Order: sequence, then structure tokens, then C-alpha cells
Amino acid sequence: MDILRQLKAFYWPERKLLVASIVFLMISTALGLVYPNLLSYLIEEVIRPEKFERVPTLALVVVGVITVKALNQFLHGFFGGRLGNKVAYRLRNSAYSKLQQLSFQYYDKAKTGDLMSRLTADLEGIRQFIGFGFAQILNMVLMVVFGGAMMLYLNWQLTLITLVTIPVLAFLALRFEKLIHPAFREMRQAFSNLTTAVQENITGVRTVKSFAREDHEVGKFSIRSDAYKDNQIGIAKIWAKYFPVMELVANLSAVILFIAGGLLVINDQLKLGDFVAFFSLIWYIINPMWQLGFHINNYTQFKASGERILALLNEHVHVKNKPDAIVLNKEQAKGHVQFEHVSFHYPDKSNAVTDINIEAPAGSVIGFLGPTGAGKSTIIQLLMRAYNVKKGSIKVDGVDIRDLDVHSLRSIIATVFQETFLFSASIRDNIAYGAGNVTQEQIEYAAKLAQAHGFIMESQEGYNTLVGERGMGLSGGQKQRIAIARALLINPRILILDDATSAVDMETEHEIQAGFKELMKGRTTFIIAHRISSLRHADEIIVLDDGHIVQRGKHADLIHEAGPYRDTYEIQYADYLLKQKKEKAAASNVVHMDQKRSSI
Ligand SMILES: Nc1ncnc2c1ncn2[C@@H]1O[C@H](COP(=O)(O)OP(=O)(O)OP(=O)(O)O)[C@@H](O)[C@H]1O
Repeated sequence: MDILRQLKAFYWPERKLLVASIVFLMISTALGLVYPNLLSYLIEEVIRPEKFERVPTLALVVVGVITVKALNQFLHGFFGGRLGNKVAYRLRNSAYSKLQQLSFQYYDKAKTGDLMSRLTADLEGIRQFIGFGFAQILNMVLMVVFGGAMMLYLNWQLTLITLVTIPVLAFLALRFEKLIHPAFREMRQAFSNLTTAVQENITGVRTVKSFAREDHEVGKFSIRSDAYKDNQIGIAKIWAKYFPVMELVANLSAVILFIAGGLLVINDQLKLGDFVAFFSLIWYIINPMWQLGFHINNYTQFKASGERILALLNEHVHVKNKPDAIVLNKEQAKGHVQFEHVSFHYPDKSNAVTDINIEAPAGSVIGFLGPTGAGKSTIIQLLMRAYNVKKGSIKVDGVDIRDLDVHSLRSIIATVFQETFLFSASIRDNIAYGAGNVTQEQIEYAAKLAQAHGFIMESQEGYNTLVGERGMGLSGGQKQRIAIARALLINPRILILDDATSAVDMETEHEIQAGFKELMKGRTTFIIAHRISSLRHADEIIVLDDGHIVQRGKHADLIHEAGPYRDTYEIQYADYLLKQKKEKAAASNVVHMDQKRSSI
């Protein structure tokens, strides 16, 4: 019931449909009660007094009742169906919106397959129950109440004797529910584990094949598939154990009625017509009881699904706006960035960055260099408020980013990530993704600056070329260039390039950078790169190691300072330095010879 209460916001707006569905079901159930009475009438008023001329009228009444009952059943189905689908629609949209709000921290641990199964199988469980299951349980109660009342009216002693097995049935039904609920919860989990395995396998199919790990993957899937199968078998076992027993106990009522009612008729204490009516009415009690297991099953499935959907809907959003959050105006924002004593650690980990201080005036270029895991990406993720800073503060145009509207902050930042994600859409749509309404000229301009126009035009469909899922069909460098064009198109105040040119060759990188120079004008740019060539023009280069700033300054100064920057420079420019050394030596040789000659 708690789940129903928590889901109220989703079905309450559709209460008219809910009421209509229940009312039509009630009418249909009530009409069902006419049959036993017609039977009793047929025996007592038609057959016994041999007034057979009443048969056609009676038959017409039966046809009439059946028609009205069928109509009511149709209306119940119609409104129930609409109700279930509307509720599922609301839930699906809310769950999807929630997925958009959830922060990076949630996605660090989330499993795609699990989320998919919540949005599909679990929603289906809820749709079925809200649309039909709930009304059917209510109908079950109504059948018992209506049928029981009529039986009590006809003969209360016989009713009590007949229904003596009902407490046993109720006891069995409750035990059944106790066992089946956890089994269903496990089954849902097992199912989502299964979908996760399928999803991960399809996503990583290239890695699987290149390492020839197909058998391993099949094994991994088999374990999960086995768990799901065992779970289903477990459920079937509980079902097989309890269902026949419940059916047996339910049918015992009919046996008792047969004996007790028969004796009463023989002793003239009960009219034959009422005895026959009783036989029909008893199913008003037995049927719901014997279906109790099915309805409990339905309800427990709904409960398990509801719990999983509600868990998603109630998931904590780590990064959200303060009530009085300041909205940054994209046109007026300058892009002045300050990091003041910023320290941060991921959950259950030691510090990823410690005491970071950066002053990036609007329009400046800041470069980051450092070994893998040094904290470069963390710094820029903190700037876009992917995570909340735990210690210190980050300011944009003098305002702490925790006081800014998250959406407006991110709208002035464009990031080209290390791993490029392209949607399965046309190249044009991928480039225009962050920008909304843009012209073809603007798209082409951005693509030209990102050195993407050339290869795009080489493909048959040009900008209309469809890109496969995650950008399949394009090389790593081509994907990066599309991502760069996408970032440039939104005309950001702050541009972040996280190893954005790692997949392109040196020559293309050089050309892209020539384009960047033009574009960096007036924007604050953060460049993370492993190549000195990408950083050498930065206003300040920050060298990180293990989350700490170990060196900072301009390229020209850093190469004269002993430290990791010069070490990296010497490795990357070894050929160039060697050549320079040789040239120097040759030059000094020439000077030496000249001096010798002049002294002679
Ligand atoms: N989402 C995350 N959850 C937990 N720990 C993380 C997460 N992202 C990074 N880390 C950890 O934080 C530290 C800094 O990682 P970060 O990605 O910032 O390094 P990086 O310098 O960008 O490395 P690379 O050059 O390989 O991209 C590492 O120890 C890493 O394991």
C-alpha cells in the first residue's frame, strides 16, 4: 500500500479513468449475480409449476443481462487500458527526466542494462497492475461481499458451513505472498543483471572480439542466465506447491455445500431452486479465493517494480541549484575563472586534487600537463560542476559556481572530451547538437575550423551522412574533429579541450590549432594535452602530479627549469634538440676555424 501511496501523484490525475473502470467492473460483477437468481426462478417458477411459456421471456432476459454485462466489461477494459497507459507514460517520462537530472556521481556507478530494465519491464508491471490488477482485486472483494451477502440472505447456516474453509485459504494465500514477494524482487534483479550483460557485451563487442574472449563472455552470460533461470524455477516451485493446495481447499467448499445443501433439500429445509442458486453463488466466493494467488502475484510484481522505479525517482541529485541560484547571462559572461584552494576526492577515495589555485583571466589560455591519473580531467570536471567541490571554491566571473544556476554555467562552457560521443544521427545534427537553431553556413564554418569539412565532403552524403551508434564508421580523429566543431559552434565563453586532439595526427593537430588560435580569442581556454606542442602557446602551463601542482609558468620559462615539464619536452623534442645541438656544434666549429685562420 505504501508503494501505491508513493505512486499516487502519477495515477491520481487520472482518477476519473480509475473511477470509471471500477464502476463499470462493479456493474458487470453485480449483473453476474442475476444468473443464480434466474436459475432459482427457472426451477421454482417455471419448471416445477410447468409454466414453460415463460421460458422465451426468461431467455430474452438472460440475453439482455449478458449484453449489458459485456458492454460494462468492455468499458472497464477501455478505461482500465487508458488508465494503465497514461500512468505508465507519466512514470516513463518522469523516470527519463530524472535520468537527465542525475549527476555524474550517479552515472559513475549506474548500469545501463539495469536502468533499461527499470524503464521497460518494471514499467510494464506497473502498467498492468494500475490498469487492471488493482480493479480486479477490488472486483474480487466485491464478488465476495455481494455473493456472501446473497448467500447469507438465502440461508445463513448453510453459508457459514460452506465457507468454513475460507480462513485456511486466506492463511495459505498470505504464506504464498510472503514467499513469492522476495522471489519476485530477486527475479527483477536477475533480469536487470541479464540485460546489463547483454548491453555491455554489445557496447564492447570490438574489445571482446579483438581479445578473442567470446567464450568468456558466453560463460559470463550463462552465469547470469542461470541465475535468472533458477529464479524463475524457484518461483514456479512456490507456485506449483501452493496453487494446487489452494485450489483443493477452495473446492472443498463446493463439496461441503454438496453434502450439507443436499441434505437440507432432501429434508425439505431448502428449496431446490435456492440450492442450485447456491451452487452458482459459491463460485462468487471460491473463484476470487482461488485467484487470490494470481492477484497476490500481480500485486507483488507491481510492488517489486514500483520499488525499483521509486528508488530511481527518489535518487539523490548531488549537483542541483540553490533556491536563489544566480543565472549567468551568456552574452554578458566574461569567463574569468578562479580556483581557490580547491581539494576534491571521489567517494571512498583519497584526494584526486589537492589545494589547487588557478587564476585564469577572461580570454587566457591555461594548459595542463601531467601523467595519467594526475587530476587534470578532475579539475575541468569540477569547473563544469560535474561534482561539488568539497574544499575551497571555484569562481566564474567572481561568483562561486555553487551559487550559479548549473544549466546557465554549463551553457557558457563547451567541452571536447577525451572520449568522443556521437549520436546515431547525421553529421550535421551531431555538430549542431549543443547549439539549437543554426544555419548550414555556421555548421560548415565550425567544421572548417575543426578541419572536419574536408573529410565530411568526401563522403557521399556529406553533412547528411548518418553516423552509427557512438560514432561507428568514423576514425577516432574524425570523431574528435566533429566533437571540436560541435564545441566551437556554441560560441562558448569557456572552452575546455580534454586531450581533444589526441587521436589526430600531428599535422592535423597543427592545422586545428591554427583554427583554435582564431577561436580562442576572447574565450578562456583550458587545454589538457600530453603533447607539449599543444600547450606551448598557453598563457600559463600547470604541471600536475598526483593531484598537486608541481610546476607552473610559461613554456619559455619551464623549459629552462629542471622538472617534469623539461623532462617531457626533452623526450618529445629529442630529435629537434639533437638537430639543434648538431647545428650549434657545427656553427661553433666554423667560428673556431675562422678564429684559427685569422690568428695564422
Ligand atoms: N569518476 C571517478 N570516480 C572515482 N575516481 C575517479 C573518477 N575519475 C577519476 N578518478 C580518480 O581520480 C584521479 C584523477 O583522475 P583524472 O581523471 O582527473 O586524471 P587525469 O590526469 O585526467 O588522467 P588521464 O590523463 O589519464 O585522463 C585518479 O586517481 C582516478 O582514478
